[in-house]
Amino acid sequence: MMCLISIVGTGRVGASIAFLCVSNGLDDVLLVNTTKEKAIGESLDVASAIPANSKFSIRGTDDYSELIGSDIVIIAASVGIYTKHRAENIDHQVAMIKNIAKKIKKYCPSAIVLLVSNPLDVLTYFFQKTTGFSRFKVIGIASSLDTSRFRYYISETLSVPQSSVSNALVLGEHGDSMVPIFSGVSVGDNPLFSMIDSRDTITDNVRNYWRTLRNFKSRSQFGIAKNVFDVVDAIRNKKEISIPASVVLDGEYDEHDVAMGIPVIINQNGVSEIQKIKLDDTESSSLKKSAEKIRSDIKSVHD
Ligand SMILES: NC(=O)c1ccc[n+]([C@@H]2O[C@H](COP(=O)([O-])OP(=O)(O)OC[C@H]3O[C@@H](n4cnc5c(N)ncnc54)[C@H](O)[C@@H]3O)[C@@H](O)[C@H]2O)c1
Repeated sequence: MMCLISIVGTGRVGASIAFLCVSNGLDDVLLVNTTKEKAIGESLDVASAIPANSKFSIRGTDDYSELIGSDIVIIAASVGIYTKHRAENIDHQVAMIKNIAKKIKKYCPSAIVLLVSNPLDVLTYFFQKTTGFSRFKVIGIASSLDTSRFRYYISETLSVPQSSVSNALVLGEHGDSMVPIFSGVSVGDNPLFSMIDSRDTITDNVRNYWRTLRNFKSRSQFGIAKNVFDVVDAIRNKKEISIPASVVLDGEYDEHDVAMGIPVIINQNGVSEIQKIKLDDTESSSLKKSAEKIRSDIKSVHD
């Protein structure tokens, strides 16, 4: 069955996601951007990556009514660039997400929605509250990217290939309070804790990855694009994947009324299960603090 994947916000990240969907022949893709020229320009560029044997197409618009029929909507829109932390433009970003949420509810109320825009957990929360969509169909994608960065730093620190690192996971906020979960990680046959003295350096490096990257490049795009693509691919191709992602919580991990990164299983219907994993005391208390940080950001928003 043919599907429509729509991407709202077609800057660096949105266009990179579109490129992966189109070049892998996933589905028809619609790009929606407030600046019509940007949406059309990116669609023309990405259209050259459609494989010759593909039956799918891509188009760009500024007209939200074209979202009708979308099965998956990815939101990568942004009204500004943060420089110090991801919640810098929180009021503007929340106003933007509420506006987009109302349009998605109007034009494609059955879609599975993947959020990418920052501050990720706060926007996932407000999108779900504004639409009233099932919390299992509103998924913030970021902790899987943070997990890729965690795995990268473990591998760099120990000079081992990433393929030998198992069960790396980052939970909590997509922000400075994110919590790398060291206790379950193994490298080859050994627990990570038997190979490092402290978790502090790796934790700082993972939290500051975006700042390090910005010393050399204006903003990230490819890592998040691949992590989003993997989720779209799982939904479309009926695969089941286990990743950390941001979901509005209703008692899981003893948290209510907040969205944050927790381990989930995603299948063709969205989140099929929130997984409960064992954490050590340090991780549990850091995760609680991370939830509190997100909750306080949510409360700080001025309408
Ligand atoms: N989740 C993650 O791990 C992760 C990683 C990287 C970037 N991000 C976030 O993704 C977002 C996009 O980043 P980027 O570098 O592509 O930004 P960008 O500035 O290059 O692109 C944003 C685009 O959104 C458009 N836009 C603004 N408001 C819109 C609206 N209401 N409807 C449709 N389009 C709208 C802008 O015109 C622009 O083209 C940012 O919030 C960024 O912080 C998240």
